[in-house]
Amino acid sequence: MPSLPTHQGPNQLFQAQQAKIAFNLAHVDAVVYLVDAADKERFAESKKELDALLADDSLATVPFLILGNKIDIPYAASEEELRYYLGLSNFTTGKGNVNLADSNVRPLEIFMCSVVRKMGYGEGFKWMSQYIK
Ligand SMILES: Nc1nc2c(ncn2[C@@H]2O[C@H](COP(=O)(O)OP(=O)(O)OP(=O)(O)O)[C@@H](O)[C@H]2O)c(=O)[nH]1
Repeated sequence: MPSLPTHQGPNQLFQAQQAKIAFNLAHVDAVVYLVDAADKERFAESKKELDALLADDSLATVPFLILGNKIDIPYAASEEELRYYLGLSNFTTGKGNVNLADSNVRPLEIFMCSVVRKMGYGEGFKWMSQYIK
C-alpha cells in the first residue's frame, strides 16, 4: 500500500486520504459512516467526505449505514437535522425490512446512537445486515 505523505497541508492530506480510500475499496460489503452529531460545525466536512464515498463507482451498490453518534449530549443534532445537513433528505431508503433487491437503489439509512451509552447502533447494524450478501 502506498504510504501517505506526511507534513502536508489540509488539501493535500485530504487528497491523500481520498487516494487511500480509493485504494482500499476493492472488496467492500458495506460502509458504516460515523458522524459526530454534536459537532455541527463539522457537518459540512462530514458531508464532503460522505459525498466522495457516495460518488465512488466501486461503492455504487454497497449499503451505507450512517450513524449519528453522541446523542447523549443534549445539543446533538436530531436525526432530521443530520439528514438535512448531510444532504440525504431524498436518499434514505427506509428502516425495517425494505426489499431493494430488484431496484437499482443503494440501501442507505441514518440511525442515531451513543457509543458510550451503548445504544442505537445495534438497530443500525441489524438494518444493514439484511443487505449484505
Ligand atoms: N458523549 C459522548 N462521547 C463519545 C461518544 N462516542 C465517543 N465519544 C468520545 O469522543 C471522543 C473521541 O473524539 P472525537 O472528537 O469524537 O473523535 P476523533 O476521531 O478523536 O476526532 P475527530 O476526527 O476530530 O472528530 C472520546 O473521548 C470518546 O469517549 C458518545 O456516544 N457520546
